[in-house]
Amino acid sequence: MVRILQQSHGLAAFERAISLAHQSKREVLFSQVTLIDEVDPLQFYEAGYKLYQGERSFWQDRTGELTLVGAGNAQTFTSNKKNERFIDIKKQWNEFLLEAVRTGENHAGTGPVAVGGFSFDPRQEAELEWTNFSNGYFQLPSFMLTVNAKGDCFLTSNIVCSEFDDSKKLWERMQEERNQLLSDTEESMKDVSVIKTTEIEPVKWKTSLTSVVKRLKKGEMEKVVLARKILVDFDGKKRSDTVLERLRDDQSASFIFSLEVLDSCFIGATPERLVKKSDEHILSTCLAGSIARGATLEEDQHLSDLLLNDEKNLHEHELVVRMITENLKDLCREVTVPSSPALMKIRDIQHLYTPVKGIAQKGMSVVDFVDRLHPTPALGGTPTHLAMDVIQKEEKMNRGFYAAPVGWMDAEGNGEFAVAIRSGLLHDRHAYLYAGCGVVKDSNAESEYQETLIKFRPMLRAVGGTMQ
Ligand SMILES: C=C(O[C@@H]1C=C(C(=O)O)C=C[C@H]1O)C(=O)O
Repeated sequence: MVRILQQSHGLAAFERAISLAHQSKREVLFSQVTLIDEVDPLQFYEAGYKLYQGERSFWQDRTGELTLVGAGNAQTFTSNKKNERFIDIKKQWNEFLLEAVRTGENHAGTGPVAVGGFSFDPRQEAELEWTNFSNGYFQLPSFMLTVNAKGDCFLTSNIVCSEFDDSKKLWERMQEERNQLLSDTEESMKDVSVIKTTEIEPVKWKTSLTSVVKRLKKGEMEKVVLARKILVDFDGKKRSDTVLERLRDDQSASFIFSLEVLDSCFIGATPERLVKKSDEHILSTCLAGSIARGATLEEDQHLSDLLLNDEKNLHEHELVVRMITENLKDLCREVTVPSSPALMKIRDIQHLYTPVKGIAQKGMSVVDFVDRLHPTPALGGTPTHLAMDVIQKEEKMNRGFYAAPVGWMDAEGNGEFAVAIRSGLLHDRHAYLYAGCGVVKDSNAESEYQETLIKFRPMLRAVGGTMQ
């Protein structure tokens, strides 16, 4: 049983929320933060399986500063708007919070926090595997664990009060559910086996890439990112818990996330930050240009040197830096960008990496930055609108939430969004995995194909899929 170490005066605040709901005849959020015993985030996630399967979320940032685990949906926010999905979600979130009653200490990533994401391109037709997801989908967890850099653990309990609620009954129910969640330890999970792993139309993908290279050579566009899909079939439903465990062991230098929606789960370990907002501080990341890791230190260093001096990769990278910098300049007072890229090395691959920082203008939310930055040329291309059309026509699949923003936002408009690459969708007895690469006029279909094989590796390992 995880102990509650410090309890705020919850009941009085809760009764205030109920009476506000009665007076205004509107729903009012009650959100309570308590300090709890140290708990392993994955254990908390697993404990939520019985009661909240299909309503759990996980987020661990790549610096280890913040882990969030959500169990149960106090409220969901969805948008199916095509052009205004970001602003629609932001508006719903802000309106929902107008009369919220909050109690307990306020720490970063505690209190009302919504976890979720957006689709890559809302114009794409929903393919079967993505039907549970809207163009914007966020969950406000009923119970959320927050672990900060010091290892302090907080539990936020969120409950939506309405004019029809009886305060005593609702309060007791919340306490009961919370105690059950904190005392539940899941017995060991039975894992399923992989039946087969199938690449979807790899030959057609290479042909398509070659035809796009021809158009790039003619100067129609500068860059297009093309992605493809691998299907893994299991002999039963794959649980996201087992995949998260593997990702956490293997990919600690990445953002690790999961988002359960009914019987689907979007899950991954991405190295790419889209944007982080903490008060006025903005941090974005340009990540584009890739090469394999070496088997020895010398070989790895040799590959790093090749990447840092390779014209094609530097060009791919520069397009991302340019776009992100220009857009941040519109939304920030100061923008700082290093003059040349550094390397980001993760387990299977190394990338060119440029962090871009800024000081946000007043009144901005992290979602305003997401709206402005997505899709960057790291996942779309240059110019954006042409590249998006080529992606839609050539890929012949729906990216869903792959390559799109996933993350969290709080009541103050702070939060962080990653670009959901190195990811996949668990649905039914299948995992759909996605990977892509930046294509420029000097690209070659076979080497880009090989690059996607490297990018599939973390998720393939995590779900247990095998490729010959
Ligand atoms: C498209 C992906 O990765 C993107 C493409 C990269 C490249 O082409 O060099 C590097 C990092 C990401 O911005 C992916 O992993 O699926």
